[in-house]
Amino acid sequence: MKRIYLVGFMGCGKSAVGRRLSFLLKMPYYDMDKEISRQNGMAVAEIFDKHGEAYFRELETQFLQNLKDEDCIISTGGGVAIREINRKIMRRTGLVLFLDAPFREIWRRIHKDPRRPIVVNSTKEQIESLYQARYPLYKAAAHITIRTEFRSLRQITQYAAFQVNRLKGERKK
Ligand SMILES: Nc1ncnc2c1ncn2[C@@H]1O[C@H](COP(=O)(O)OP(=O)(O)O)[C@@H](O)[C@H]1O
Ligand SMILES: O=C(O)C1=C[C@@H](OP(=O)(O)O)[C@@H](O)[C@H](O)C1
Ligand SMILES: [Mg+2]
Repeated sequence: MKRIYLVGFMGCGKSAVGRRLSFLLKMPYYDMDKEISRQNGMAVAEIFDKHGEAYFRELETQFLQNLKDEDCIISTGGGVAIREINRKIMRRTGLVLFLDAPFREIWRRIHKDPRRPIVVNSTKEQIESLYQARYPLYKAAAHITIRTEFRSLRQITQYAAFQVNRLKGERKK
């Protein structure tokens, strides 16, 4: 097996599904935002404030480059799939799953969350344009797109596990 990466816009469920998937598949789990905050002793919002977004983007790429060689599940942050180098690393080292959720649902989930600096510093219109601009890049990063609308976290997790197991089976043939 290899790594499983979850990509998609803020609020699509990468962290929630990743954690559940790691229980279901019994694989180690890393949430990139949490790992980067831990390694730097600062919350993501604080890194943005003190060092700026460009610096945070470097930390994300470094995280991917320095990962130890193990089978694991990784919930990326919503900006990770935007850089070409990150997409290349993820596609080369694992299976990339895009959690596709409609903007109205995403907005409902994220608009009040103070932990997402991009949301705090932008209007709804700006976030929607960002969603539109990023959408094709999530598609480009992903091996598989999972449509999440009208599905519970449990259903999405089970579907993701089904896809992972199916591909594992195919590799053995
Ligand atoms: N399909 C879903 N059904 C219900 N709640 C969801 C679903 N997907 C995500 N959520 C909720 O939306 C919020 C944002 O999800 P999160 O996993 O933090 O997103 P991400 O890591 O992609 O930014 C969390 O409270 C999560 O439980
Ligand atoms: O979309 C983005 O640029 C970001 C998404 C966040 O992660 P989530 O997608 O888990 O919210 C976090 O990495 C940071 O606030 C930037
Ligand atoms: Mg997250």
